[in-house]
Amino acid sequence: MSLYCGIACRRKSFWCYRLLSTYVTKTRYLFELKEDDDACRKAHQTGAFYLFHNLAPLLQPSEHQHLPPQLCLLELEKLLGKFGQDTQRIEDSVLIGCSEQQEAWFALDLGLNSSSSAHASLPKPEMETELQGSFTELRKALYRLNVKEASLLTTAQALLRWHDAHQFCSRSGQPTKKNVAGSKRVCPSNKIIYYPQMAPVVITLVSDGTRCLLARQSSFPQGMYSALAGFCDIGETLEETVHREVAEEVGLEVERLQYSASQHWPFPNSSLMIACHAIVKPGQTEIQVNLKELEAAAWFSHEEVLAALKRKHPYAQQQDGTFPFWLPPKLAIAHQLIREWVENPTCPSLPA
Ligand SMILES: NC(=O)c1ccc[n+]([C@@H]2O[C@H](COP(=O)([O-])OP(=O)(O)OC[C@H]3O[C@@H](n4cnc5c(N)ncnc54)[C@H](O)[C@@H]3O)[C@@H](O)[C@H]2O)c1
Ligand SMILES: [Mg+2]
Repeated sequence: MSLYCGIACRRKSFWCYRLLSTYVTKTRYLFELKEDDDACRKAHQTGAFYLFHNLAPLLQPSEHQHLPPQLCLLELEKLLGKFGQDTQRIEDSVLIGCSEQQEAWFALDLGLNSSSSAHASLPKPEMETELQGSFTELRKALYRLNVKEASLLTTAQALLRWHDAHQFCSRSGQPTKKNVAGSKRVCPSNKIIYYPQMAPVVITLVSDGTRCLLARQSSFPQGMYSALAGFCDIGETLEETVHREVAEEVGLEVERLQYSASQHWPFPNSSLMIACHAIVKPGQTEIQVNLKELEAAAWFSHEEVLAALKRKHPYAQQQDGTFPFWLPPKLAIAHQLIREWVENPTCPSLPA
């Protein structure tokens, strides 16, 4: 689908109408909904709503998978009515995207019970029965969803969490007011605007040319190893964060940094994961683990990593009670970094 832009652009001596791509049209529509409360309220009428309860998305079992159902406005109003709620509650929803046909998508949490919220948490079991689904912890839900739905729900959760945690102005102490789309909050007394935030995190796969360095924190599931990750300190460039984190966590220096990709990560708070490859400085391969940050770190061979990627049920306990070495799931950017290295160990960010 594409639309003709109403604005004509002058080229040489004639007017031509620029054809806007579906993507540009969609982007402009979302921009309008974020800027204009009335337009966003209007979009509720034709939009679709994803439901959450205390930050857990609603999933319904379908044939071989689980799907997050979309409710139209009428269905949502009926549901709210059944639970004795005012339709005003719909204004708590946040805009999370739209379809190519400009059907706006919203997320609404009916289970948050923060002290500042004017609305009570609705009873989870009764809602689940009514909706024939279950509110599932997002980390677990991610494994049951396709990439598009997973991305939509992680955005939704991050935005809902941010609103829940930023209901007061840090300067005046007064309650802040969300715009209809949920792209910002404003303090009515001093007009300070608060925007949803993400913390930048660098994740680096360090290699010595033949092996890669993986580490685990005690909070990781048993047996799982990942690439080194760390939050950017204020004032740092990404490159400085990579050098500092690798030095802090495993006592090594790296060079030849290569950017790979980035990912929004909602756990435990919103982070922007920036993924890189790096090579350890020649002759510096002896790891000194910082035990305040990590439980263990080690060099893994190409064969070991390849075998771990192929493992079907990685987290199953073995007969001797130990857990096999396994790697983060496909949806995590760490998985992508490791896969790139396996495919091209000498120059990972280039196609093999
Ligand atoms: N998607 C992925 O593939 C993937 C893989 C690994 C890690 N991660 C994420 O990366 C994040 C950072 O990794 P890490 O835990 O190794 O970081 P880290 O090595 O910087 O250590 C965490 C510590 O940093 C401090 N810190 C500094 N700034 C912080 C901030 N803005 N928020 C929270 N703590 C801050 C805290 O003391 C915290 O305990 C984690 O939240 C983790 O979920 C994602
Ligand atoms: Mg770390």
